[in-house]
Amino acid sequence: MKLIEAADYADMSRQAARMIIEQVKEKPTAVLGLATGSTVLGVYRELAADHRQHGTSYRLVRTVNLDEYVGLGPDHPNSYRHYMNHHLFAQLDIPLHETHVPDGLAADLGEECRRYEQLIDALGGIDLQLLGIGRNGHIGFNEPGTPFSSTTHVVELAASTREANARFFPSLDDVPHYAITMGIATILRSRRIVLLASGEEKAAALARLFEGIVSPELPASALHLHPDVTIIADQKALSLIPKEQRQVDVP
Ligand SMILES: O=P(O)(O)OC[C@H]1O[C@](O)(CO)[C@@H](O)[C@@H]1O
Repeated sequence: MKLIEAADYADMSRQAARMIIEQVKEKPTAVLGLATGSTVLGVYRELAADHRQHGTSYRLVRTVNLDEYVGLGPDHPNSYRHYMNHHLFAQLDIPLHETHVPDGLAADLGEECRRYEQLIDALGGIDLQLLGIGRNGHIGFNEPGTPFSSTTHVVELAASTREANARFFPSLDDVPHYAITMGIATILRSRRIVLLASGEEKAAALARLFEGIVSPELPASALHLHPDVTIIADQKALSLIPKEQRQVDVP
């Protein structure tokens, strides 16, 4: 696991965008695994600016998103499909039909999970998966206790996750209780993983990750089992990790 220390949110966003742009230049047909939430917004702004200014093309790129709320469709302002279309896809030259987000309105959610898992395989697997981290250490919507062997599945959201995400909704009651998420095994099948963390509210989760304990109680700790993970974190997110522990490769 490699750590890149970023000065702040803007620096973290620039460095992550640089890695994605390099991935797309190296393999124009790359499959990008994408995340939603606040952390990655700066990365998407950087990708959009780079596309406008330097013309990096996403014409042949395919994308798969980590997760979607159950019950929210593409037209719902809080759905992750809506978020992705608005914040990223509309800003690039990527064909919309090559972008994939789980269908939160599927009549048969179990079937939708199986379809999504097969889709990722049919695309040839994920070249680079971008991740944020929840305050409780979740990745995607894999809450504490999720088995590392999990594939795409329906999850009941932890109360803390619903509260953390309530800021995007009119009220806490409007936050869905269920979501579809790639599982931990799905995420670990990606060839390369880049996890971003910014701000003090992520410091405790990151400090636990750096303790090196591998346990489903901290879903992000599954990343210790992957051979190619880069963490890009800003100084506030790293604030609970002593400086001398930051340089070493954690096991
Ligand atoms: O970046 P945020 O909004 O803190 O969210 C952290 C993570 O939790 C999720 O919102 C759950 O899906 C991810 O999309 C995100 O990467």
